[in-house]
Amino acid sequence: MTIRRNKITVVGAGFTGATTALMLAQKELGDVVLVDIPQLENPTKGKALDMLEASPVQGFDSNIVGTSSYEDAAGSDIVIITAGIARKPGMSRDDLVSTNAGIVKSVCEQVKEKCPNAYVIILSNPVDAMTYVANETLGFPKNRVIGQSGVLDSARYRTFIAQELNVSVEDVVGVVLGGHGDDMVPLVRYTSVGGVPIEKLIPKERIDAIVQRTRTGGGEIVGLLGNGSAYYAPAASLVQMTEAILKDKKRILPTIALLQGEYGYENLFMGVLTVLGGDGIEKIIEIELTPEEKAALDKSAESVRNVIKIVQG
Ligand SMILES: NC(=O)C1=CN([C@@H]2O[C@H](COP(=O)(O)OP(=O)(O)OC[C@H]3O[C@@H](n4cnc5c(N)ncnc54)[C@H](O)[C@@H]3O)[C@@H](O)[C@H]2O)C=CC1
Ligand SMILES: O=C([O-])CC(=O)C(=O)O
Repeated sequence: MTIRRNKITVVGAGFTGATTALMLAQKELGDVVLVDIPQLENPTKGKALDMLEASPVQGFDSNIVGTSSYEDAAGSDIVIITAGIARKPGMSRDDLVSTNAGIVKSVCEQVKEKCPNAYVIILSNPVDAMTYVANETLGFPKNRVIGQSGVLDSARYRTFIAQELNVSVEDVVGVVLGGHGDDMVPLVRYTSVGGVPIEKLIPKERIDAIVQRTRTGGGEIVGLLGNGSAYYAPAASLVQMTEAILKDKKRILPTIALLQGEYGYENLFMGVLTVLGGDGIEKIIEIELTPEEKAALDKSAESVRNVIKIVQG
C-alpha cells in the first residue's frame, strides 16, 4: 500500500480562500487545490504558484495548484467552500443571501459529482443558510456537511477576554453558540481563564461590553477594511477544523451542524458545540442552558430560520 497525502480543495481563491490555502500548506495538512471561476483562472494559478514558491523558504512540502476545473479537485478528502461575495460597510451578512445561494449551489453540484466522499466545510455567508443550501445540494450524510462560524466567533471572544485581563489567549476557554449574526450567543457562564470563571475576574459591565463586541466582531473588521471582510482569523478557523478532521483529533469545537431535536430545534443548521474528528461532526454536545441563555439562543435560531426561508423561496 502506498500512503498518499491528503487532498484538500479550497473553492474561492479570494481573501479567505487564498489565505486558507497558504495556511493549510504551511501546516502540511495535505496537497491543496485552489479553485475559482474560469474568468479568474490565470490569477488563481498565479496565486497558487506564488504560494508554492514560498515552500523552499518556509520548508513545507505540500503541493498547491490553482485551477478553474473541478477535475483537479476529484477525490478530495476535504472541500472548503469560500466562494461568493463578501459584504461591504453598511451591509449585513444576510444581504448576500440570494447571490451566494446561487454560487454555493453551483459549487456543490460540482463537489457532489467530483468529490462524493469529501467532508465539506462551508464559509460563504450568510453561513448558516449557506450550510443549509450546501446540504440540500450535496445530499451527503449530515456529519460531512459542516459550517464555520463558532470557531471564529469564539476566537474573537477569547481575544477580547485575554486583552481585558492581559493574560495568554491560550488560557482563555470560551464558546459562542447560535447563528453567525449579531444575535449570536457568547456563553459567559461557561467561560473561564485558567480554570477560573470570568465572572469572578471581570466586572459585569466589562463582560457585557466584550459580549457585544464579539457579536459585532465581523462588522468591526468590515468597517476598518472598507472593502471586504475578515480573512486571517476566518482562514485560521477553517484550518483548525480541517486539522481536527484529518488528524481525527476529536476537538470540541462549535460548528454549524444539522439540528434534529437538539435544544428543541428541528431541521435547523446553526452553531452548537460538536466533537469534530475523523468522521466529521461525530457528536453534538447539548449543554444545559438557563432560561435566559435559551431565550437568547431561540432569538438567534429565529434569525437563522428567517434567512433560510429566503433561500427556500
Ligand atoms: N463564516 C464566516 O465566519 C466567514 C464568512 N466569510 C464569507 O466568505 C465569503 C468569501 O469571502 P472573501 O474570501 O473575503 O471574498 P472574496 O471576494 O475575496 O473571494 C471570493 C472568491 O469567490 C470566487 N467565486 C465567486 N463565485 C465562484 C464560483 N461559482 N466558483 C468558484 N469561485 C467563485 C470569487 O471569484 C472570489 O475570488 C464571503 O461570502 C464572506 O462573507 C468571510 C469571513 C468569515
Ligand atoms: O463579517 C463578515 O461579513 C465576515 C464574517 O462573517 C466575519 O468576519 O465574521
